[in-house]
Amino acid sequence: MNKQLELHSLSKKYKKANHYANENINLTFNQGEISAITGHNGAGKTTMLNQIIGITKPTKGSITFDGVSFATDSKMAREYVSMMPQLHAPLDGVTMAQSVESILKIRGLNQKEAKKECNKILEELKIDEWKDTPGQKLSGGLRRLTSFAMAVAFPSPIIVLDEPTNDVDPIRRQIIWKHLKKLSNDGHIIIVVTHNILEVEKYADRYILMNRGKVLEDKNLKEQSIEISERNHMVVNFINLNDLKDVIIPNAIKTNMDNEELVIAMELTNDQVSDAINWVMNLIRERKVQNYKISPKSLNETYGEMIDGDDENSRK
Ligand SMILES: Nc1ncnc2c1ncn2[C@@H]1O[C@H](COP(=O)(O)OP(=O)(O)OP(=O)(O)O)[C@@H](O)[C@H]1O
Repeated sequence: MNKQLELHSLSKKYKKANHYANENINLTFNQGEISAITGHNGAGKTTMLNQIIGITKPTKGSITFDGVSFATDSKMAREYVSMMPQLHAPLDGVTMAQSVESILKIRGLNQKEAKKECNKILEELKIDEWKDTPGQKLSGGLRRLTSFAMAVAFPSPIIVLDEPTNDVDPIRRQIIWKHLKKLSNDGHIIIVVTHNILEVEKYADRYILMNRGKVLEDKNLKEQSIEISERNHMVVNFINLNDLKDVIIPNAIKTNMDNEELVIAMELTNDQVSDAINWVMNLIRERKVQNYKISPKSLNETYGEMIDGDDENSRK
């Protein structure tokens, strides 16, 4: 049976704040799904994770999993949720292996089992050569990877991670995402806060965009990818202003003309691309156009368009 984590009308207003950090969030997270939460700084992402883990009490609303209310029973929240915090776990004076083993022992493993499981995850993350290095001597990326290992060494049904791949090298970023995929295939609910849209596009199943404490967009990423793969950007550089002003533009979803830069930018469906290319080739032959560029539209561009210029500073 699919157990769901359900957030209903979840809201948080911190003491003395003049606005809600998040407001009226309604989301259902499923087993076997990697949900990526994105949004500007201050959008309310970390607050939501802290509400799920039970360390921030909601002002309003409910959080339930398998009939258990996390909002009222934070002990159960800690039981069901593993969290990788945004800031590095406190590792000073403790080696990488000791940090991971301590979590495994808290979860009930004996010394021998804890050592074995710890070695397994450190080897998988390819960080075992630092296992006896004390926390204060680890680089930022290695501290974060240690923190990741602590969150997934004995995975709870729900795993929440706040920017897990920041400071991490490209090879180990891939290892992190592949490990999360494996956990989601095993039936865990995975919720990842990240600013890395390229990674979201590549690895997540679902994309939730938050803005000013609210959910602005909630998309199944497989459907989203299809939608995006049918969008193309075309930028055409004209040689002089009169030609640009007189030109008849082919069919496009959207067109922007920049008279100063002598540029026409168009958004095209796949079906509109060939007509647009014929059009621009003729203009090149007529020496009205200098060059052009066409590229598929990315999730990154879509994200930018949705919350363009809409950051925390503009919040009233
Ligand atoms: N402990 C706190 N006390 C008061 N206000 C807070 C507290 N924590 C967060 N806030 C405010 O709540 C809002 C949401 O913050 P939050 O940290 O949840 O956003 P975020 O999306 O995680 O941002 P970032 O991407 O920068 O981590 C912000 O306006 C922030 O200033």
